[in-house]
Amino acid sequence: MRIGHGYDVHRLIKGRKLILGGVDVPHEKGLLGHSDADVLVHAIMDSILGALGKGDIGKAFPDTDQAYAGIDSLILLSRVYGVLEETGYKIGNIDATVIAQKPKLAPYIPDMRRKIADVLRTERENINIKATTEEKLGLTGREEGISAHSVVLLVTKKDERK
Ligand SMILES: Nc1ccn([C@@H]2O[C@H](COP(=O)(O)O)[C@@H](O)[C@H]2O)c(=O)n1
Ligand SMILES: C[C@@]1(CO)OP(=O)(O)OP(=O)(O)OC[C@H]1O
Repeated sequence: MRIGHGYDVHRLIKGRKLILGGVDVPHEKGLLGHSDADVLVHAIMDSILGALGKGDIGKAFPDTDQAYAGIDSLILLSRVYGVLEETGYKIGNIDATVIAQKPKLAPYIPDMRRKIADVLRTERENINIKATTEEKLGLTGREEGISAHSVVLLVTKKDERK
């Protein structure tokens, strides 16, 4: 078994879509980034790369590379899955938290879980996503940005038979 943690934050601005967990969430502001700035998927990718001892998404997908400009982060997640697939490990479970003052994310979480589970070829039950506010404190509380944490447990593929 191997464990990994990922963390990311992106700035909220007007004129951008808010993409979280691959879902287009209606909101008056969206996240700024070189890619679609899907902070949740970024944290999840970093947790998987971390568990594998393979660095982080900045190293895997440099923000100086125009190939990643505006890219759907689920495509990047599928590439991270490709790296995972070449190892003896698979997803055991992921537990992630999105920290956002607004909007209310609960209605969109089932769709996020389904999309992420499909890319990672795992059961939806293995992908838990939570949302919380920081009670109007700090950068998320002031609605300057949204952050996300992810913890992943990778299990050896032979565990499938247990
Ligand atoms: N952006 C968010 C934040 C929170 N939620 C849900 O509301 C519950 C209460 O959040 P607090 O931060 O006030 O404790 C939380 O457990 C989430 O279910 C949400 O949907 N979207
Ligand atoms: C995803 C990448 C690549 O497009 O860019 P951003 O969307 O800016 O995201 P960030 O979390 O800052 O870093 C990883 C990147 O290199």
